[in-house]
Amino acid sequence: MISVTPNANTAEALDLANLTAEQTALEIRGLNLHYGEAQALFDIDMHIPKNRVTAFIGPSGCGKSTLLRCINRMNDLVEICRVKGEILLHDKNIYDKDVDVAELRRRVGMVFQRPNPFPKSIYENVVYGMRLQGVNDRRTLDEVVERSLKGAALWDEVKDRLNESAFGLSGGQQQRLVIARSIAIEPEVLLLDEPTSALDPISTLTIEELITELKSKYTVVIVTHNMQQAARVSDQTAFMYMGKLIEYADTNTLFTTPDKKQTEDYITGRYG
Ligand SMILES: Nc1ncnc2c1ncn2[C@@H]1O[C@H](COP(=O)(O)OP(=O)(O)OP(=O)(O)O)[C@@H](O)[C@H]1O
Repeated sequence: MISVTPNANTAEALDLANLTAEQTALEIRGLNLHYGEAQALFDIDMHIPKNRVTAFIGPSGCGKSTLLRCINRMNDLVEICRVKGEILLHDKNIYDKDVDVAELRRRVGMVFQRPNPFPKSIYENVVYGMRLQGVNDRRTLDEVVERSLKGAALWDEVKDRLNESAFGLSGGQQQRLVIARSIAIEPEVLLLDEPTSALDPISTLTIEELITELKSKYTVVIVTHNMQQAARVSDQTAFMYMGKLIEYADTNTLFTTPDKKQTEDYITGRYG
């Protein structure tokens, strides 16, 4: 068994199979996904609770990123991808025909593995989404910049160089800038796809601390290769294997007393 450092910030375990509507941010129902002929997700059912951190773990190719990308319909961009099933966000299926995908992605923000700031100033990166919404009032934008950079634990480091290029920041700072850009438009859900895998250990720690703070305002879903990271930052963990959701439980339970043999084999390093 890996030794799990209990996360002091871990919220009390919830009964994940019986969440109330108030506790639920997202409900995934009967989700199946194909890339061409190859099936990548099989009958995924899960409730993702609000204002908590949910981690997806599992060996390479098990479908973690694919499942994450379903939650803001990023897979729509993959021509050969077909999705069946439902993902409910506030009781509305995000795959319904009348859903505005741009608006969905405003409500469900995403941060990728490699920091991807735009070739603009730090300030303009943060207000990018606001400008797209037609907000140009300087005072409003200034407030958004300060609030978002503080929310992303970056303000103190950049407040005197807001008009400098985002490319002058370190990798870890760039990733926090991307998080600031995501939270500037006040999403409900934040999807993080291996957000620290390109970062050094100190930046990783800073982002992990930030994730714990972010959950007070947002529902966070994180894909990580790093089991210790899942144990440190998440409240509940989903273990996936070959496109299937094998076990989903509160993080401490999953890492200390898993129910399924496959989960145990994975967390003890027998495969993956
Ligand atoms: N755009 C795509 N086109 C075709 N097949 C894809 C595409 N993206 C992913 N797949 C396939 O879907 C399966 C799941 O991939 P996915 O990237 O979701 O796994 P993962 O668990 O996130 O892996 P990793 O940890 O290596 O990132 C794999 O077999 C992969 O090859």
